[in-house]
Amino acid sequence: MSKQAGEITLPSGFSFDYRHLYGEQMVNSRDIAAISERLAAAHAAVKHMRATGEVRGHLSKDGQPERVLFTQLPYVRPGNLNSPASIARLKEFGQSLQNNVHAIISFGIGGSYLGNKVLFDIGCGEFWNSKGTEERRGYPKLYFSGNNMDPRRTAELIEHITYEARTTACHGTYRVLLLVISKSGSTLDTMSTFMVVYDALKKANPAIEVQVAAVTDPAAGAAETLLHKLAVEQGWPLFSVPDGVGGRFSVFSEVGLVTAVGTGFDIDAFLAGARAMDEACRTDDIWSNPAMLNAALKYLAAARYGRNIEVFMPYGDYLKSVAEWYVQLLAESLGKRTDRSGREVLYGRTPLVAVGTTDMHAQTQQHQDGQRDKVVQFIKIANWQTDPVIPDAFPAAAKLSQMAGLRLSQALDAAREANAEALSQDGRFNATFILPAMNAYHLGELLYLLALSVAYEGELADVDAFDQPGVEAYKRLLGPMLKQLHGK
Ligand SMILES: O=P(O)(O)OC[C@H]1O[C@](O)(CO)[C@@H](O)[C@@H]1O
Repeated sequence: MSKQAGEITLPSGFSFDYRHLYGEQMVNSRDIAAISERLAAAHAAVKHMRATGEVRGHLSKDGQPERVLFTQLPYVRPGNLNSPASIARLKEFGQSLQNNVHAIISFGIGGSYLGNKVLFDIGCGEFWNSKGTEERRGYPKLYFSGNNMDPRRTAELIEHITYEARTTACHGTYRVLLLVISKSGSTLDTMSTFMVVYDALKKANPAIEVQVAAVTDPAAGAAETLLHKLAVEQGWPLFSVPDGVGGRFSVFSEVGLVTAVGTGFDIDAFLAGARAMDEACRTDDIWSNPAMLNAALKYLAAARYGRNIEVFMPYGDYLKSVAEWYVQLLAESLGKRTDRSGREVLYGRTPLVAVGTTDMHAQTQQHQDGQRDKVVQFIKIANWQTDPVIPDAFPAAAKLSQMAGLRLSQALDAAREANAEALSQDGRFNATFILPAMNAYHLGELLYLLALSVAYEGELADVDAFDQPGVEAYKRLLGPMLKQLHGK
């Protein structure tokens, strides 16, 4: 761990650069000093959560005290939620799909989708499904569904899979795995699209072999989920969203890992990165603890300076889904009407997705000249595995010739730095997470840092970061509306 003014760097090279968020005219040492007791209490509460799973005031959807266990997930130990046996079973499952199943369709929404999409984007990239089997090392193609109920896309997905079955030279049966992920086991979006696709593929001509695996709450008895019951009845392989792991923290559990093993993603490195971050965040020294510091700076930026919007702006296309994952994490964790004593506080920063450099040509105007209500959180990748040099393709065109010789990553990072500097020169808060490379390990560090940050901020703001009562309001209206539709 190294600390320079305005930066924390872990031994892996992962770094949090907060120079444009902390200093005079920004969040400053007086602000931090003013909440020092709360910071100490927040740290003690996070430590207690890690040791026992207890979080003061946290209740489940049914109003029962519920433990919070996501901090256990990076540690693969006998008896833990991720154990050597469960990880071995996951890997075997992944290998069983290799050179066997042609396509996986992963059904899920919210926490049962967003993290999986991140792992897919980082591990496989945009063109995975267009690659040949050899390039995919025999792993299946991977599609997502259930993250909406879009009639056109769902129909086109069925059409596409049946086309693939017709045209793929597979010397035999075309095999598809439908991976149904839902903690509650009955989410409308996930289950409706699953049934549409399941039914259509079962009836496809030529015949498609449809396999199903389910990921859901493993509870038995009265608490058994509909999906669990169905899986047991049908004999589908079952994986768990363990008790105490909410959807938005479940990327480190079998929810994220099961989709990941289907494409050969390095889940060991991913969990090792999360573990390293957890270890780095055990210190009570805020200047060495990236999660505590990130939470404190963002909390103070909102409370003292009105920065109530967080623009999450990675530089790189495949990181867009990280921003989308973060939107759910921040919105559901911290967007809360009341504090833990029931007082109305209407808390939470509004998260926004932006991608550099794309959104410098769309949103940056607003970030630079609009209301001073934002913190822009950048992500920089320090070393790109492949990094084309801009060629001098048209030497006669002087303006183009000036670009020549630079690597794309140099241009990309110069653009990020210019953006950060321009914002900062006008007193607009921003910070940067620097990942040495875009890989499973550093992704584990980043996602875990963000998850732990919201736990700290929940303590600082005294809100329950682990419930989501607001999403029940529309669900109470939707149920009767759907029933009425049956009568029409
Ligand atoms: O995994 P499930 O139970 O289908 O829920 C999906 C998502 O729906 C929510 O409950 C509400 O949007 C999220 O918290 C959750 O990630």
